[in-house]
Amino acid sequence: MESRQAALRLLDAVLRQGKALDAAAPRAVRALKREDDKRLATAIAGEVLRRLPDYDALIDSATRQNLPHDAKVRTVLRMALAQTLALGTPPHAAISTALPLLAGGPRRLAHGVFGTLSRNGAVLPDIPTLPDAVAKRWRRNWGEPVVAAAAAAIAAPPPLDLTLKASAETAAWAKKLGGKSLLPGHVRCERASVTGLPGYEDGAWWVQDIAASIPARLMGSGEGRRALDLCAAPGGKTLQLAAQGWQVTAVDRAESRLARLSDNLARTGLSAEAVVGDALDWAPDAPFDAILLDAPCSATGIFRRHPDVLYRAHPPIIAECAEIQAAMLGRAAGWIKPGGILVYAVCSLEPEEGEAVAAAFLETHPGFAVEPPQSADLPDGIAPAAAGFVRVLPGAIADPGGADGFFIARFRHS
Ligand SMILES: C[S@@+](CC[C@H](N)C(=O)[O-])C[C@H]1O[C@@H](n2cnc3c(N)ncnc32)[C@H](O)[C@@H]1O
Repeated sequence: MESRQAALRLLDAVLRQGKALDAAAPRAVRALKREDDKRLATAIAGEVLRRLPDYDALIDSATRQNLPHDAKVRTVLRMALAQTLALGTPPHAAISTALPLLAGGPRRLAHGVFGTLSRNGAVLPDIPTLPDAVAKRWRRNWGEPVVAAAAAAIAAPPPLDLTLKASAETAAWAKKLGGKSLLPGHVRCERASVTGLPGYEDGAWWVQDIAASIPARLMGSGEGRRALDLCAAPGGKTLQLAAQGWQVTAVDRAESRLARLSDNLARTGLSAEAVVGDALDWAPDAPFDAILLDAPCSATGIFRRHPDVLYRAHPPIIAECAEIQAAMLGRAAGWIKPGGILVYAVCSLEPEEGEAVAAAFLETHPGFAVEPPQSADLPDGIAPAAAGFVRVLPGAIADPGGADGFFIARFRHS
């Protein structure tokens, strides 16, 4: 019962308060003593968010009048259905732990709806349904095949991608890990407990989606030159840059996330200077040879692992992110040496945060030009877009398990 209560608090934090599931989880599960219960609460909330429109369609099929979208009874039913249909809980256990959450409320209604659905053998559709507003927006921006690919991609958590410290040892690590490499320095494995995999203790690799590894690849080999990793924590790209031979300054405003970056450096034996700073007012003492700006964004590109973004990244938030991104990119442009490169990346599927920011930057910064990637920098199945940018959409490299949504642009300063 307590874990269901915690799951309810978590769903409320995401759906009503617009918080990220990961950020809300520690507080929502704080009262639970057992780790199992904490995991169960997060799993229930995560599964509800993964298939929310499908649970709602089932609930609506069993009620004469649709329950209000934000009614507690609807959320409790979503949770009971997620437990039965996705997490393998027997129906009687799912409903008997759900009903006490409605003390003093419409328990009979919940029992009736759940009973009807169980008796009728309710199942989830093979392909999940995306929230309407997101499907409409992505259909308008990218077309129906991308919406269909995104829906298919949310059905299950994605595979585990690792970035290797020693790119030259890719084949050996792919063999040791029982995985497949889609690019030098990358191995894709089945999902597993990360700490149990060979090479974790020695810091031979770190977890990073293949699309997220592209921005640092576009920075090339550092050969001891100075690079700024702006908005760097928890450091996936800092590690990559350090492994590629850059002398890295990693700046982020979140101290706790920078502490994770330092842990990651310690585990991998790589080095970088970690600096707490706000990209909107921090400034370096001297210009850099290259800058990577992995800007804060709506994060809609990581919807496969964080389906809560689909319910939080509303258009005003996307517009606000785009303003911050443009401001950060403009500041970073002033810190590049002549001839240096500036890579801009966001894990967003919104053109307002990607193509539009990059195009506006080029218009206002005539000293910069797009430098398209080489095909060797990209996995088979991802090609540079017409303008020379990289746009990774749902459906890209779908066969080996897909990739997160990303936008990446490389600019060279004249
Ligand atoms: C997309 S994440 C970075 C991921 C990171 N580059 C990596 O590869 O692990 C964006 C980061 O921007 C940071 N951030 C947000 N606003 C910031 C600001 N105004 N100044 C500096 N960092 C900021 C967040 O703390 C977050 O760590």
